[in-house]
Amino acid sequence: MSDILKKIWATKHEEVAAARAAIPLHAIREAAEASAPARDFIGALRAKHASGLPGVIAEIKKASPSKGVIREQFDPPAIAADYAAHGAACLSVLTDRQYFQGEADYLKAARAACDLPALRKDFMVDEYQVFEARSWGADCILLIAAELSLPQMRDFEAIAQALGMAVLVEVHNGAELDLALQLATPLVGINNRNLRTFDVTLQTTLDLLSAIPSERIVVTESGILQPADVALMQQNSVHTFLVGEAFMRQPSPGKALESLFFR
Ligand SMILES: O=P(O)(O)OC[C@@H](O)[C@@H](O)c1c[nH]c2ccccc12
Repeated sequence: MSDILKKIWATKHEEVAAARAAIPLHAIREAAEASAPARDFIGALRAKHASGLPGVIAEIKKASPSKGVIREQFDPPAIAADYAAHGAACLSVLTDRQYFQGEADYLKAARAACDLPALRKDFMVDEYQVFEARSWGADCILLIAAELSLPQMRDFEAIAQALGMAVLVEVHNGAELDLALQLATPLVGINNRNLRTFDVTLQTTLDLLSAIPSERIVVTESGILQPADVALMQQNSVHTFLVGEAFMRQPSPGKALESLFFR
């Protein structure tokens, strides 16, 4: 079975091997521990909610395997500042090169251009990448339950939390959700895009919602494009959103954010 996640996983293992050869684990761990403190990713979302506002995790993404190049004119620090000026709670920055045309430098530059906490949006297959994320300044990591075992996710979560980072665990079905709920993190992302087929349906979020205890923060991810999508989620008590494409295709991603969420 050759699907995109399997390909990505293989690439990530190669990348980690190369990165370890360049900077060994002990050195990347020291760099992570020496980084300036992480910003409070979950606190930034809760602060929006406390003011009755949606928590928007605004994504910086040049391209994707399903859409190709999404944004030609790509200036991560300018986009980050624009998002911050228009009410984003947090950033999500793609750092995967091969499939999303991301870069570590985009995360660093975007985070430096504003005071928002930032998610390293990548495919974590090895603890090495968790230390690497913090050494680049990341405030949160993503764990994709579709391809990780519970012990792996527990390890990566423990490392992230010891470094002061938040964890967003991503699921798209009930079996993955069962695993995700065994982690400590309150942040549970439901990806409306099936990473194996690229099909997108907001029904994925609606279907899984009732199985999630109310103390968790549900993040609806992918395919949020129009005001009706936001309204549907809010009617179902989902107040945290991860949005990329709808912003990336507009001249001002920040203004697009404002008009989708705060009009
Ligand atoms: O651009 P969209 O449809 O608004 O989606 C954003 C985000 O959810 C999507 O980029 C994403 C969700 N999970 C991922 C995992 C890896 C890479 C990318 C993703």
